[in-house]
Amino acid sequence: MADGLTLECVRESLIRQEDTIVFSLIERSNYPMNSPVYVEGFADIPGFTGSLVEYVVRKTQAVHSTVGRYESQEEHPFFPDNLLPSLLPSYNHPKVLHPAGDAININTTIWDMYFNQLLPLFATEGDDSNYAQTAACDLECLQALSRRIHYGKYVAEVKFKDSPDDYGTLIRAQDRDALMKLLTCEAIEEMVKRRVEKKAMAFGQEVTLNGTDKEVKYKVDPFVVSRLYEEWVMPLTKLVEVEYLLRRLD
Ligand SMILES: O=C(O)C(=O)C[C@]1(C(=O)O)C=C[C@@H](O)C=C1
Repeated sequence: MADGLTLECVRESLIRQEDTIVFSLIERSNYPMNSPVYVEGFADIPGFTGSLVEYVVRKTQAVHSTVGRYESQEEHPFFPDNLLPSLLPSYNHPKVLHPAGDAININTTIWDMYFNQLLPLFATEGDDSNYAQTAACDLECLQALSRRIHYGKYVAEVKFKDSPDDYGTLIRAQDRDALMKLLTCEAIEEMVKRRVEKKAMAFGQEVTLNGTDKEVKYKVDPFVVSRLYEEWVMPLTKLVEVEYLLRRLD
């Protein structure tokens, strides 16, 4: 994204990313829980002791690092220790964020939230042996959530540029609570929750040709999607915003 960032265009990006998140949850819901995917050592991969999903995420992100994915300030790896240097010339991504923000990566928290809180809410019990496909879907969900939540850095940058004096005072005082209060907009949060619920209804509706069906079924419970945003996505985005602002004058 070029400089000349506005709150409107940052919010537009967040709205587009809602589609990606809802679709990735719908894709994951095609498979049941498939719990062996999450059991350490289950896959019995030589030289590797973690779970199958960890293996897929580590390997995929290592490949992506060789083609420069993490040179973009919008991307955050789940296993930063596991990356390889890019084999391609630098893409010259515009660096619109303050460099001190590069150190902020809350993917450990996102990983924990996704597997321990969110997945049990929407994955049905069961095992259909599609372990690789399930892990690939988890990776898509994790990446979409991570990108959205870390986009808080861009939101914070715009808010800081729009009101440098108000934010500057609180940043110099390192007042975390006051920063959180200043950046929060409850009316927007309400709209986000209602919109993602509506998207889950629109995108996840089972379409039949039989017009007599009275009960509409959804692939992912729209209420779970709204709850995901209320309890985790927006609070974690705000956490990233605060962390970024605290470093903005470094
Ligand atoms: O749109 C904003 O102003 C944001 O800061 C983003 C966001 C969100 O995560 O959607 C977070 C905090 C605000 O209270 C409202 C919405």
